[in-house]
Amino acid sequence: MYVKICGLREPGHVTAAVEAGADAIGFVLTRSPRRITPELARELAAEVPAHVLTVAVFAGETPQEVRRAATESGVRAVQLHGAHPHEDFTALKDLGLTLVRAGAAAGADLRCGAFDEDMLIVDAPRPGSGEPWDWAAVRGLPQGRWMLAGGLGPANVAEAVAAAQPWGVDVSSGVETAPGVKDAGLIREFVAAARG
Ligand SMILES: O=C(O)c1ccccc1N[C@@H]1O[C@H](COP(=O)(O)O)[C@@H](O)[C@H]1O
Repeated sequence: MYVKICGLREPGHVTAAVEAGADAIGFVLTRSPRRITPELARELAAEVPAHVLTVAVFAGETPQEVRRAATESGVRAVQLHGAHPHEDFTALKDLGLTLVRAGAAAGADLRCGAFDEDMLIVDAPRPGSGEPWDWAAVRGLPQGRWMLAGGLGPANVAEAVAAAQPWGVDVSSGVETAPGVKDAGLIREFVAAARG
């Protein structure tokens, strides 16, 4: 089970996620209570070992804006949330980064790779809201390297995995004590429960 912890803002929480066994960690570079600057993302990413993927998260920015911020932050992957056209992914291909497409299930092409992306995230309608949704509704529909997200936490991730049978999971709100405030204990519990 591939596990991504998103919305990290502090070195201690980055360390907690890495030590807990996360496969990927996300830095939000778009409008959100979890937003950080590309400069801070670069500082945090510098401490992450090579086997953990560092991801910059965007929602609605132009490919030029994504390109600039991703380069400044030194991450190894970019995640585009929302209705980005195929051309936006094509425009970023030459960066050589892992490309992650993310959005709600309704109306989306659920084949990972359909937009030349490397990973797909199937999320709730409002990303980063912590709102659970009907995870079972997508069981058997997405194809390839796809992560389930939206309203997951230590207490429900095993149920969600059983319902949707994803390749991986992605969490932000569910490992926080308040919007944007991560908790190392919840991060550890989430990773263990996801793989349990
Ligand atoms: O985490 C955010 O604040 C965020 C903001 C804008 C776009 C994406 C964001 N994060 C992604 O949202 C889900 C997690 O949602 P939840 O809070 O666990 O319900 C995940 O895909 C994050 O990568």
